[in-house]
Amino acid sequence: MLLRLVNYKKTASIPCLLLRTLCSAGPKPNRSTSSFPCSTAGLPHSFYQNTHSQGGPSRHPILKAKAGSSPKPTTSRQSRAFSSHLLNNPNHHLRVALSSCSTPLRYYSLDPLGPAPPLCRLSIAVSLAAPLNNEQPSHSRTYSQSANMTVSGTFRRKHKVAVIGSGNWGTTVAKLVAESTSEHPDIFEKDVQMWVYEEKVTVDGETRNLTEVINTKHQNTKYLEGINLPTNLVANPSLVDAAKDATILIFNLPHEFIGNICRQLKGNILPYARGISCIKGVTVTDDKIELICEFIGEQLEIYCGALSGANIASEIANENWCETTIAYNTPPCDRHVANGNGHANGNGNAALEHRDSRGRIIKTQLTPVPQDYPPLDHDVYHALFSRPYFTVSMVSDVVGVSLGGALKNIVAIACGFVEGHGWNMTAKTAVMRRGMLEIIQFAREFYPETIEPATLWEESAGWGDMIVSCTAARNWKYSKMAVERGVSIQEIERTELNGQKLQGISTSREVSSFLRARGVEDKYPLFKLVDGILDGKVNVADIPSLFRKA
Ligand SMILES: NC(=O)C1=CN([C@@H]2O[C@H](COP(=O)(O)OP(=O)(O)OC[C@H]3O[C@@H](n4cnc5c(N)ncnc54)[C@H](O)[C@@H]3O)[C@@H](O)[C@H]2O)C=CC1
Ligand SMILES: O=C(CO)COP(=O)(O)O
Repeated sequence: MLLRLVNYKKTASIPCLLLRTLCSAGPKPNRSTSSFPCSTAGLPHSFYQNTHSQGGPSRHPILKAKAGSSPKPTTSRQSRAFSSHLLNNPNHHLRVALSSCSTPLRYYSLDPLGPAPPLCRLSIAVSLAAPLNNEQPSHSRTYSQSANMTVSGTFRRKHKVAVIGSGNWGTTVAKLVAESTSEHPDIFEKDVQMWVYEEKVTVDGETRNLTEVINTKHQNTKYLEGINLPTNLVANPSLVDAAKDATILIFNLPHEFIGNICRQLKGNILPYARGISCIKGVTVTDDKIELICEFIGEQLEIYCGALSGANIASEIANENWCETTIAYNTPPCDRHVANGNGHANGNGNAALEHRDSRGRIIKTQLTPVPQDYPPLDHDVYHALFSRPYFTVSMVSDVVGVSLGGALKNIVAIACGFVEGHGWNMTAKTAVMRRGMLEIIQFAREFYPETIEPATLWEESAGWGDMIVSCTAARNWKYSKMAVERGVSIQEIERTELNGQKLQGISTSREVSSFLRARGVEDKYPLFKLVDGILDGKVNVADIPSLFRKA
């Protein structure tokens, strides 16, 4: 069973517990109490996996819960205090009592295509019970919460997912989402289309189309060698056909190709499609800079969020655990609050207004995702991208996630130069520190309206990505190799990467031209320095002196 939370917040562990309790409450939960260790309280999304294994997902609808206001509402501050107490006292147990429920839960085991059942009202009390060692809890509090629940699992349609791009990361992300769509047949169509930039590859001495190899051998032998792909991942050489009828488009290709891709897709996708960009880069034209996800959104007249984190494709493809961050600002027109009348809350144009990362109302009038699809919000994206080996953190700060992912590539190149020159970890740390300051400064200078610098400090898309990129990723590795061999990094990209791309080269160029056009390049000495080295105007050995001027 998959449960969904409306108005879900990171701190809302009590509603999660409440829902967990419902899962284990059995078919007739008119009076039920459950108890489980507090350590589960801080893991809001864990219930997905836990509940998912209980019963066939295709037989179970999605429940939507919204905290109500009676009989005794729990404020988010109380909820946070309570959660934090629980996390600090792992030996305490929680008691969660479902005191009333207007309809037995068995009622919800409906045919997904059947009629929607009516609103159901629940009252839940959450309290601390005796700790495991029988001490009295130091804070004995009772929190009550009631919830309106509607069954919204009777969606007539499921989301269709298409991945645009099939390189090293593109194929890895396609693999993991195809695994998820198989696991959540109640939300997603099983087959995932992956658009492949067609090329010839040689396999077992035979020259074949890459798409044909992927669809028969279930491996992307060129960009992700040795990794078995799910059979429900379908490689498609036609961009328009791959994206046809997809409600979720995942963009994952080197950023220099996205303009051309959008031109081809424009007018050929569902008007209510939504996107997630896994691309690390920015779009620069003259003195204008755009986040890739917003560029995509503008071009295709849809909303597009961003995924970024400390993610090395080959490690994730081998199912080595890591984490990532997804920034998604659910458009107001897609916020289907469970009001029981089958319509989204809000009215008229106000409900359709959506603001961009600069706080401006976007020009495009978005077409809402129809109500017969599961609402496209944080929970659905979490279900789509989460794997046991891929932990997803959902945020709303599109700027922090996008700029963290794009600009760290410039810093990674600087670190490769430093190490190639013969300096070591301490020098690289200085470069990383300086780099992060410039990223934050950049975000504050050009996106002051919405940047949340905490994203860069706290999320995988910030410092996490910086560290992995400067110690293990391609931009670092191959810029180091370039200095060691005394050749240009472009030359190394041509000869060593078998078609893969180093995003840091073009990002450095684009960001520097943007800063120059604005007359502020001197405020970003590290970015300027990397651009100078790439141009051959500055020597790597000059790094410390330029640094001192910062
Ligand atoms: N590889 C990694 O570990 C990670 C990469 N990323 C980001 O993901 C994005 C995609 O990177 P990868 O999948 O690694 O790509 P990649 O570096 O493997 O790039 C090659 C891809 O570009 C395609 N391509 C070549 N010419 C093209 C053209 N004219 N039009 C369209 N596509 C063309 C190739 O077919 C291939 O799929 C990048 O922005 C990268 O920064 C993010 C996290 C991890
Ligand atoms: O973004 C990445 C790590 O998080 C991958 O970076 P590279 O493109 O340098 O391999």
